[in-house]
Amino acid sequence: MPLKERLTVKRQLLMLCFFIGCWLSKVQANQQQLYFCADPDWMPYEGIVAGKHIGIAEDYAQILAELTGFKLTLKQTKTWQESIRNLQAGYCDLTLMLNRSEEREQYLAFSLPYFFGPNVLVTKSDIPFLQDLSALGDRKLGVVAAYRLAEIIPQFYPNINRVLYNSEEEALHALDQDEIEVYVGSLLSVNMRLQQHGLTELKINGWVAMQDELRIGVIRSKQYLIDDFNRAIEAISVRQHNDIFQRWTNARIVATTDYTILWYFMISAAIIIVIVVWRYYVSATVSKALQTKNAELEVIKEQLQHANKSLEYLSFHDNLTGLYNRHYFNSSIKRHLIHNQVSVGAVLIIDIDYFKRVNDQYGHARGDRILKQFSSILNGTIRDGDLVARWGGEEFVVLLPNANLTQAHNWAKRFQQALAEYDFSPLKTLTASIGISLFRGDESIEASIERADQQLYCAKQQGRNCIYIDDKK
Ligand SMILES: Nc1nc2c(ncn2[C@@H]2O[C@H](COP(=O)(O)OP(=O)(O)OP(=O)(O)O)[C@@H](O)[C@H]2O)c(=O)[nH]1
Repeated sequence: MPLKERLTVKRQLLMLCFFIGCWLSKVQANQQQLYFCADPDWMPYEGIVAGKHIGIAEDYAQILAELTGFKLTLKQTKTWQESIRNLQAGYCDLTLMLNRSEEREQYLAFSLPYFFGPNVLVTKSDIPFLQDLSALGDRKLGVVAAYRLAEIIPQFYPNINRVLYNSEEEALHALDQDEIEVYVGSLLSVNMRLQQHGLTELKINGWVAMQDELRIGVIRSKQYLIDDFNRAIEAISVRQHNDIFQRWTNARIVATTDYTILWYFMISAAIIIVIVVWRYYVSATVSKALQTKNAELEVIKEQLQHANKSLEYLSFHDNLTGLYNRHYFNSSIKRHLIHNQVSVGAVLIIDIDYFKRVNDQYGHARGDRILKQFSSILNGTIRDGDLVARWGGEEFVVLLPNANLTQAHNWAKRFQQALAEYDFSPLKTLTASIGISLFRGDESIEASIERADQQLYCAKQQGRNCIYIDDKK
């Protein structure tokens, strides 16, 4: 290959490498970097050995990193107290396994719990079985100061004689040395420590009602991450939970430990964990299904409301003119009057003159159009609070609240004037006859309409296009 071509190929290869490098660093930048603090001495839950995070929490960290896409990096500390201080100061973003407590909630937001374990009481071998913390009497109880138990035991058992220690190891040695009589801690870590330190004089000797519900704690300034973690927690399978649990609980048990009680604890713990995890799965599935059903119900509810509104509109309105119909007038007039605080007023019955001729001459469709035009003139002449309805065929009723006969008469004249001025072509003119009566609180509205109707009859008899008034009242 000539030198020039070789140089071109080389340059192209260099360009390709450059672009791949850019792409890789972009992918890395997209992966959010989070630093977590851990308890360096809480095996099998978690620990730090030669700068590496290990234990149950680390197994979960790997699954969570995969599910969330976050890059989780350990910020190394020497003690759990130091980790807590780092979280409070925001030097690390989160911690992977801890119980929720009021005090911790001040600086951490918590995910759903994802690992459950019992708390147990540890004593010397010669102490009889302890039912619960309530069975302690005045025995001295050792607790690790930075653990949640140290915070909540005084709330539930204010009389317990509590002695605080910096670490579980320190507390168990104090128990071994008879400085205290009972120690309370998490089953898994206590069990592992008894084996590792050969504390053969000590035994797990009682239950505590408060179990560990271990969650991820995220510092408040990054609490928006909780949703991502919760989604990831819900996606962890029962099998993954079981694998982790078994990997870290298959530790060898020393011969001096009481096998029966220990196995009893371990099997019970396994059952509790499986039940709790299963319950979470079922409730998550059920709540998702409920959410979907609720959303569907909301849609159906909206459709029904819409349909009801349409039905109500149709049942109260005349579909040709859009005016209220006789049904509305009959069923709602009393409510309308009460709602508008009306007790007196005028009723007008209006009937188009010789409408049959319009239909006969121009057809029913043209007749319909004229009815609509007539209705819009009616609507345009009334004021807010007045009521107009199509009473039947070419007959209409108008209610003028608080109007006296003179005012009603004036309105009727104005309306006839408006009719006269309107271009109803091809009709030359369109007129209407009107009967008026007053209504008062001492008479039903139906009776007032009846009297107005009689006046309309008179108007028709007298040649139409005129107004007749019932002035007896
Ligand atoms: N186009 C149309 N015509 C209707 C409608 N409702 C009633 N009519 C017609 O209105 C006419 C009423 O006729 P009549 O009761 O004899 O009254 P008129 O012809 O107006 O005569 P007078 O009321 O005595 O002046 C009938 O031909 C009905 O068919 C409707 O919704 N559309």
